[in-house]
Amino acid sequence: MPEITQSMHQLAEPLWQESFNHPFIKELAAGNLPTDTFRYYLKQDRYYLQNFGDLHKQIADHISSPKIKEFLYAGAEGLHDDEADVRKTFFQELAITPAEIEATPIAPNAYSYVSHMYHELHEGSPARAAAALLPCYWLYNEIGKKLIKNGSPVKIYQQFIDTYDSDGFTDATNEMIKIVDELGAAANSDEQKGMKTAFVRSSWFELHFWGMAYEHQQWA
Ligand SMILES: Cc1ncc(CN)c(N)n1
Repeated sequence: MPEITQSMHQLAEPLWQESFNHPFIKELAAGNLPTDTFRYYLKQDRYYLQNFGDLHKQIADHISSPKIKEFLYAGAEGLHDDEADVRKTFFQELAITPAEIEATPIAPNAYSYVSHMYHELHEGSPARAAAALLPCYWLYNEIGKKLIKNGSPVKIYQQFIDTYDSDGFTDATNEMIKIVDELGAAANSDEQKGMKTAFVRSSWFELHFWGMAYEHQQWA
């Protein structure tokens, strides 16, 4: 039997290809992504990452394996990689102030993505919620590995690429894949189906996160 993450990856492949080819990613690599678009992305992603951390903690609270708990609690503290520190630098470099953050409404796709993850935990199960978190690691790691080959001429975009190609982020991704495989092996077939659906839906939201930023999506 193949590991559950292999079939998840296969199911989400068309969505991931669209992410790889999204103009946001292409322009970030080429260095001509408008700074305003990257600023928009960072402000929405701040909301996403805050909830992403919180979800790690909430999922860990529901899981009995000490090893998985340990990984998830560390993830909640942002201890697996330096994404949080890099983001702080970006906010400083781009002069994104607390007042600006306060004044920025959460955009539809960021809101829906986060709601989806909480739904998977509270209406589904810890295993489904863990599956919903996985594309956040895995897709970004694959993007980092693809983009590192040519890099970006813009310093801040290069730092973005470096973060997701880093050893720390790669190790965390591989660990999260193992966790989802472990949870998948313990799940019955209905729950496995739910885990796959959660993964594909998160992949859909990941794709539309680029679109949201690229189009500066608003509610009205
Ligand atoms: C929406 C999203 N997905 C994933 C990542 C990578 N942690 C992120 N920063 N933002």
